[in-house]
Amino acid sequence: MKIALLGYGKMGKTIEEIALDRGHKITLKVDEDIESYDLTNLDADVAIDFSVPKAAFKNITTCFELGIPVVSGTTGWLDHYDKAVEVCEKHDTAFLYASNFSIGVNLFFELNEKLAEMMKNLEEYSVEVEEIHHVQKLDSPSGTAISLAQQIIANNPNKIAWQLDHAENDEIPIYARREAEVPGTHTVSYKSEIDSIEIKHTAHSRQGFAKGAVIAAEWIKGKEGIYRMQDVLAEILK
Ligand SMILES: NC(=O)C1=CN([C@@H]2O[C@H](COP(=O)(O)OP(=O)(O)OC[C@H]3O[C@@H](n4cnc5c(N)ncnc54)[C@H](OP(=O)(O)O)[C@@H]3O)[C@@H](O)[C@H]2O)C=CC1
Ligand SMILES: O=C(O)C1=N[C@H](C(=O)O)C[C@H](O)C1
Repeated sequence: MKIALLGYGKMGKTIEEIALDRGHKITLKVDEDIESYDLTNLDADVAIDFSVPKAAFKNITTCFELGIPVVSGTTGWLDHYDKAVEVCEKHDTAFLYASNFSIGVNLFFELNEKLAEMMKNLEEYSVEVEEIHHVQKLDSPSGTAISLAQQIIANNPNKIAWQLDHAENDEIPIYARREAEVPGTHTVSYKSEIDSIEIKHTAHSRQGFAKGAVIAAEWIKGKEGIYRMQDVLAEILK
C-alpha cells in the first residue's frame, strides 16, 4: 500500500518504521503547509495525519479533494471535525479519526463506558480524569482524556460537561500534567469517603499508537464513509 504521511515528527517517524516493516511504501512526507507541496502526481492509497492542530483540517481536506482516504490522529482541531466529514462525503472517500489508536486504549475506552454505566447512580463517588504527557505536547487536555470524559457524560445523566483542572458538581474535572518524556498515561478515578476505584492505561512507547494507525490505514484502503476505531477493532477482535 502507498501511504502519504501528513506530519513527520515523533509519530510520523514511528509510523514510517512500522509501515515499512509491514511492506508498505511512503510516497509523501509533509512537515509544513501542504499547499507548498506539488501534489499533481501524488500516488497514495491512504494518507495518515499526525501533524499539528492548526494544520490538520487543511491536510485532511486536501487529501479528500484528491480522493484519498485519511486516517487522522492529530488532536486539538476537532471544532472543524463536522466540516471535514462534509468534505469527505462530498468527494466520496473515507475518513477515520481517533483520539487514540492504541489497541490497549481502545479496550480501556470499553472498560470506561462500562464502569461509568455501573457508577451512574452512586452519588457518593466523585469522578475525575487525569492525563500525563511529555512536555512537547501542544494541546491540553489530551484528546484521549476528552474522549474518556465524553464517554462518562454519555453514560451518566448527572454529568453534563468536563472542565480543565476544576469542576462544578455536574462536571468532570480533567487534570493535565506535563512531565519530561511520558508517552501518555490516562487514569479515571472514582472516589468516596470509604474507598477509591481507578482504571489506568500507561503507554510505554509510541509503538501502540503508530501500529494502530497503520492497521487502521490498511483497513480503510478502498472504502468510502466515516469510521471509528471501533469499526476496525470489531474485525480485529472477533
Ligand atoms: N491519536 C493518537 O493515537 C495519537 C495522537 N497524537 C497526536 O498526533 C499529533 C502529532 O504528535 P507528534 O508526532 O508527537 O508531534 P510532533 O510535534 O513530534 O510532530 C508534528 C509534526 O507536524 C509537523 N508540522 C508542522 N506544521 C505542519 C503543517 N502545516 N503541515 C504538516 N505538518 C506540520 C511538524 O514539523 P516541525 O517539527 O518542522 O514543526 C512535526 O514534524 C499531536 O496532535 C498528538 O496529540 C500523538 C500520539 C498518538
Ligand atoms: O500528544 C501525544 O503524545 C498524544 N496525544 C494523544 C492525545 O492527545 O490523547 C494520544 C496519546 O495519549 C499521545
